[in-house]
Amino acid sequence: MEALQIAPSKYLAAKLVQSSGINCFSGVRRLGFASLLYGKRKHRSFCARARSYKEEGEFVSRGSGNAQNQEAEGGVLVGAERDGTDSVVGFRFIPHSVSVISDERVLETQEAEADKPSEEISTSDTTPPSTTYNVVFVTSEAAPYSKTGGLGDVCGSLPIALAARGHRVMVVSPRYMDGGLSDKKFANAVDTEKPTKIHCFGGVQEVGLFHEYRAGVDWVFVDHPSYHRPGTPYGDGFGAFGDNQFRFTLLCHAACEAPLVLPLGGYTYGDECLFIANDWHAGLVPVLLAAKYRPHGVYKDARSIIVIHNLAHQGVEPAVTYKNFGLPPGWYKALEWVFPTWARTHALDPGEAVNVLKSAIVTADRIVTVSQGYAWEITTPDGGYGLQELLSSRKSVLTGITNGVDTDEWNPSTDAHLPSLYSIDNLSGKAECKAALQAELGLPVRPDCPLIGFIGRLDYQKGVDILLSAAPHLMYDDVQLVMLGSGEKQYEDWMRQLESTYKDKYRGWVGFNVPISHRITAGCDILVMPSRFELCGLNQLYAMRYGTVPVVHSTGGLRDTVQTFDPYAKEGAGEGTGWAFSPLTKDSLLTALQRAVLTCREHKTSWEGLMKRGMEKNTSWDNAAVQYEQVFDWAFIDPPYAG
Ligand SMILES: Nc1ncnc2c1ncn2[C@@H]1O[C@H](COP(=O)(O)OP(=O)(O)O[C@H]2O[C@H](CO)[C@@H](O)[C@H](O)[C@H]2O)[C@@H](O)[C@H]1O
Repeated sequence: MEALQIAPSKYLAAKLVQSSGINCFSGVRRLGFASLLYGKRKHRSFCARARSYKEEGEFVSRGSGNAQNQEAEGGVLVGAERDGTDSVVGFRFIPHSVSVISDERVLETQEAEADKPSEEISTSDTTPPSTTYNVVFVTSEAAPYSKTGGLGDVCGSLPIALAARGHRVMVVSPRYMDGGLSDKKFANAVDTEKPTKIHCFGGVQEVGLFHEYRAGVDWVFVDHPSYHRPGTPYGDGFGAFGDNQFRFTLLCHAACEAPLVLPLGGYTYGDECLFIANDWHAGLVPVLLAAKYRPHGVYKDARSIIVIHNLAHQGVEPAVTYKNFGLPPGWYKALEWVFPTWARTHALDPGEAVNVLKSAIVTADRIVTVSQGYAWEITTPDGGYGLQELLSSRKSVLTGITNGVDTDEWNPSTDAHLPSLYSIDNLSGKAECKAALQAELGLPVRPDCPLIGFIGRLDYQKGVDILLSAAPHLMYDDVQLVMLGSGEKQYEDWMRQLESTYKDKYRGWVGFNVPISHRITAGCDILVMPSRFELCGLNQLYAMRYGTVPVVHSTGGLRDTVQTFDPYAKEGAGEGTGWAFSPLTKDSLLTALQRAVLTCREHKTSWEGLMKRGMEKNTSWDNAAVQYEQVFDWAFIDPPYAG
């Protein structure tokens, strides 16, 4: 089959004319012709997806046109999207093995689904989606290209899971170049030669758009000199970068342009997209759709979802910076944020600020948090970080979906970072991983000594202070403790001090190191997570897959995913996958850890039961992807936010 042909987009050009005077659409003018290379590659991908639906039958596509279908050799061209002069500007090819259902059928489905409560979604459904969408993730990090924590994991995995289910998925994130080895991760991304002009911060910025097609997903990297510097995506040894508002404003503008200007696979994503904005860095996207594009007829059928991974960071800056965002003056209210009196710096401080995450919560069509427990917590004064009233007022569109695990990356039977592989049927490799880890850390190699691990950012959220203050008490017991993390210097110093005091029992590894994080996850008996708040938490999910028993503070996603061990349940067979303790104090942490250590050391059968129940849990992204699809359907039921 030849590559699909495409006409120049007069459709979008017409919209450009409507929006004359608004420079932000300059990139649309360059919307081009089919790329032979992209076309062939993309066509293969759609065929592969369609084949996977051969058995199940029907679906419709939403996105690059679903207006008209036409017969083609071996299949159907779905949804020829036409402009005012009847030129086809986009379509997709579905082989005959798959039939296409009508829009009425979609509406019926949506009406039926609308009656369901939004907070809880059944996870048992693994059938293919009835509707496929053009999904655009916008994120400050996506593994393996960039990762400082769980956000990178989620944005590196969920898009692939959604693409595998038939959606057309693009991920837009910055092309970070720090001059080191990690730059190689972007080596396969090619310049699309569609430089895009962005009007913000009182001037015009030109960004490049690089592209790599991998694992069924279009990875689009925004290139700009402000992303080329040493450090993490957010800062360096001197703290957070002072121009982060600028850097992530660029990202959001570029992400809104990319679906319109990039003919990926031969045709653009078009403007009936579903944007998934992650955390504050992408929070401007829903506002841009409503304020910059929709008034000019572009993205009038698009929808947006804000996914909250971390409410503690909201992108708050002084009110005078509003003019930097490149938004019309009338939209200030969407970003307006007034600090309570007690939080102001001095008596004359009016407390006026702009808050990017708040604006996304106001203007997005749906809100998702990464666990059901956290979806509730953020509507309370304890968990809402000042946004609880706003979030409560939007409860009807707020859904909690627990993150999944990338089962290719986190699989003890294939993990390339491990010295020995193992599975639920043969756990002997886990003992070898433990011995190898003890040796690697320079700890006594002792199979009988319970080994406890911690992995995570060294900051207040992760409760590192509680763990470090409990450590000397824990050291009275015959245990070993290893901590891997980077973050606040005071905690790094505290770890170094503990290591010099407890040479045979404690190791603190300061830094960010993915291979060692895998080896700790596999080699430890127990993984401890005393997080003050945790939207979802991924390490406890990884630990359970690796037969490592989690001991967690009972909060947010940790409470949702770890069930406390009950040795008497099921006629003595036992139940539960770990320990979830509360309140978060040194004493209750020590009590939970001591119970876990005792069970590990003296009740081998119970311990094996705990390990196996954790390993059996289905925490794959497929579950979460199905739940996201439900939210997509709901998002398209209501009209988009219009201000
Ligand atoms: N020093 C180090 N070396 C190597 N790897 C390290 C590391 N420190 C952390 N990691 C890795 O970073 C990830 C951390 O994920 P988490 O979900 O635990 O936390 P995070 O707070 O970043 O994410 C936020 O977003 C995620 C995703 O939604 C939510 O699960 C979470 O609750 C929320 O706080 C894991 O993959 C972990 O292994």
